[in-house]
Amino acid sequence: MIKAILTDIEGTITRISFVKEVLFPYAAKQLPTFVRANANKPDVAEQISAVKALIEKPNADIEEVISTLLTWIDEDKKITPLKQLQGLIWQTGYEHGDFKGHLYPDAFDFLQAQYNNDIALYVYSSGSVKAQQLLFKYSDYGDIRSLFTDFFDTKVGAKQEQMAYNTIVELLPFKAAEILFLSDVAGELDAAQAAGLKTLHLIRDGQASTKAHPYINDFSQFKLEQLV
Ligand SMILES: CSCCC(=O)C(=O)COP(=O)(O)O
Ligand SMILES: [Mg+2]
Repeated sequence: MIKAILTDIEGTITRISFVKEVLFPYAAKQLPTFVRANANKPDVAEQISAVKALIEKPNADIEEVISTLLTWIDEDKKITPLKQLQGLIWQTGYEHGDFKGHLYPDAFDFLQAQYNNDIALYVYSSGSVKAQQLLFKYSDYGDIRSLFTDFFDTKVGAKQEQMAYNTIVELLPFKAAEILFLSDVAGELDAAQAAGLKTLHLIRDGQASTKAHPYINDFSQFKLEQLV
């Protein structure tokens, strides 16, 4: 029996183009100024140090760090310090009303229905917890953060690694088999399944994909019986 749902964001409940054509370009444009201006603030300094450690250049200057981060944005790298910085930068965009957090209408209806049905909702995205909460605070449907019990990002591990799901299960008051993981990425579903979670693949907007997991094209097709 499913008692909890753990959902991905991009491609699952949010259109990929919102992330790739709105959020990422905004972060890329603001990042150089933001990092230069805030380099000494603890939450930014921590990410700068993490970038230097990852590129194994402890003496890299700020411009090299910025150029590394911009390359990672271009390559859609899900690297924790980049994702943490993006969350900090998007805050201004949301607060200024430059964009709202996009959710597919069927996803919003689905999440609300599950919440009303006492299914606990959790989020696991490569976007930082801050970025997740901003998207839900400034969503097309208003502030919907209260639908979710908790939020996880790559601080628990990478999304295609089984260990990350083991860690999440240890943190939740449910058995792995009572949790349904939703994602648009087969590798993430494989990792969740290896950890014992139930899986459901969202294959939206005509995306080509393998069909190794139960799948739907949108949440109007959701049926509990299709989950094995
Ligand atoms: C949390 S909103 C920003 C989404 C993002 O930065 C991202 O990398 C999306 O990854 P996901 O794991 O949700 O597919
Ligand atoms: Mg996704």
